[in-house]
Amino acid sequence: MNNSEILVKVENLSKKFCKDLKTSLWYGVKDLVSGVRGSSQERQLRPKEFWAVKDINFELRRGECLGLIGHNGAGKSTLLKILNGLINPDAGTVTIKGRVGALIELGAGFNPILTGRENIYNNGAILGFSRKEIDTKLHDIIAFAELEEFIDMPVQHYSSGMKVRLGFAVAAQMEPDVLIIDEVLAVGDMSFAMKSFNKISEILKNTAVIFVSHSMPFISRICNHVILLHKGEMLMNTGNVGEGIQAYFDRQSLSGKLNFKEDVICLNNANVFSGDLDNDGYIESDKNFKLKLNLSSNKEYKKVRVAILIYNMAQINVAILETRLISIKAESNQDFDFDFGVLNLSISAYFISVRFDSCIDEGNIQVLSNYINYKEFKVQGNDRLVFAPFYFKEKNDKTEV
Ligand SMILES: Nc1ncnc2c1ncn2[C@@H]1O[C@H](COP(=O)(O)OP(=O)(O)OP(=O)(O)O)[C@@H](O)[C@H]1O
Repeated sequence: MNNSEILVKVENLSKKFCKDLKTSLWYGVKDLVSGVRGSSQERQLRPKEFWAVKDINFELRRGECLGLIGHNGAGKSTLLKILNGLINPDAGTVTIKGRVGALIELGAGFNPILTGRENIYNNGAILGFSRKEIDTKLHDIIAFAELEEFIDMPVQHYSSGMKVRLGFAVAAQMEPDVLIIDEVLAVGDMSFAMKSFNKISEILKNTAVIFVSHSMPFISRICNHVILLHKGEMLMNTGNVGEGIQAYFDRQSLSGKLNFKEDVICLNNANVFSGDLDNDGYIESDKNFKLKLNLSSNKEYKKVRVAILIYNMAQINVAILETRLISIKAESNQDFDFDFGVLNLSISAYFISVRFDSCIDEGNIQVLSNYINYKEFKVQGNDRLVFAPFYFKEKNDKTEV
């Protein structure tokens, strides 16, 4: 088996849709009548049309797992549907070598009135397997999907997770050359997702995988290549998965500061910096994480602990920093300075939430105020872009070659 064999080749692929159903039907009739397919008009937009996928080019080899990422409406599912032959492109070509296993829409490819077992035979037949071949795989498919008890129940009575289990088990156990998986995997529970990732790693040496997800932890876990789509266009095609994920996050706006109980302790301002205050909002990866808070309150509060919760762009809480106990005077604006040392956060953007806890009574800590996603800051430095919260390098100057 040639590991670097190209299994998927996509050339100048474009697909347009129409925003309005009536107009779309009208264009459909016109195209049929004029036999427009193949003419130069396929590359032009008519009123109310837009490109869902525009001029996409890439190649995928056996052993590669491509993560297709992009925000809502970027064109990911449309591209997958073209690759799987469910819809025709308006321009460009797709060349796929070998058998394609796909898990695209929840329940798609299953006949709801047939049982799980009957659907396995149907799907296997569509993929080109004989009844005998499916017989030999049946046990493994049912066991992988953990559906022994329910395999003779009509699929229409399956839960969403059960449909995903069956769909993935069929697609992955049939030894496809190309495996296409849409967001659906996120519907299953985490233990099934992990089991699926292990299966993908296992078959990857013989397969090319295309995986769509909004979960960047999932993408970073299994993909060794990333394509970032935006409004149908390919913004990035990279083997540096961390870089691709960062570019995805750079296009994401996470607004939505939330303040709870803000009348208790007012957080008027927060500065996050490394060197001096002029560099507010920026932390050098190898320098101290410093924080200056400006606070006020109507009442005096003694023994207040400030908890700083750092969230990454996927909104995962990557660190909690707690301060010494402070006292807040009534009716005055006070500045407090904190230094948490070097945090070794990897290069990316982060948010802080700031929570004030009353610690008068050790066993009974009360939340006084909670400011969620109060401020964004960026970690910068010369190090590599990685999708992991922390990045460390060995402290050793000697290079062994
Ligand atoms: N059959 C269709 N008719 C008209 N427009 C469509 C059709 N299918 C998709 N679109 C449009 O094409 C664009 C791309 O949709 P697509 O489903 O490919 O995006 P996506 O990247 O998968 O998004 P999401 O992350 O929300 O699933 C969207 O603007 C969508 O409304």
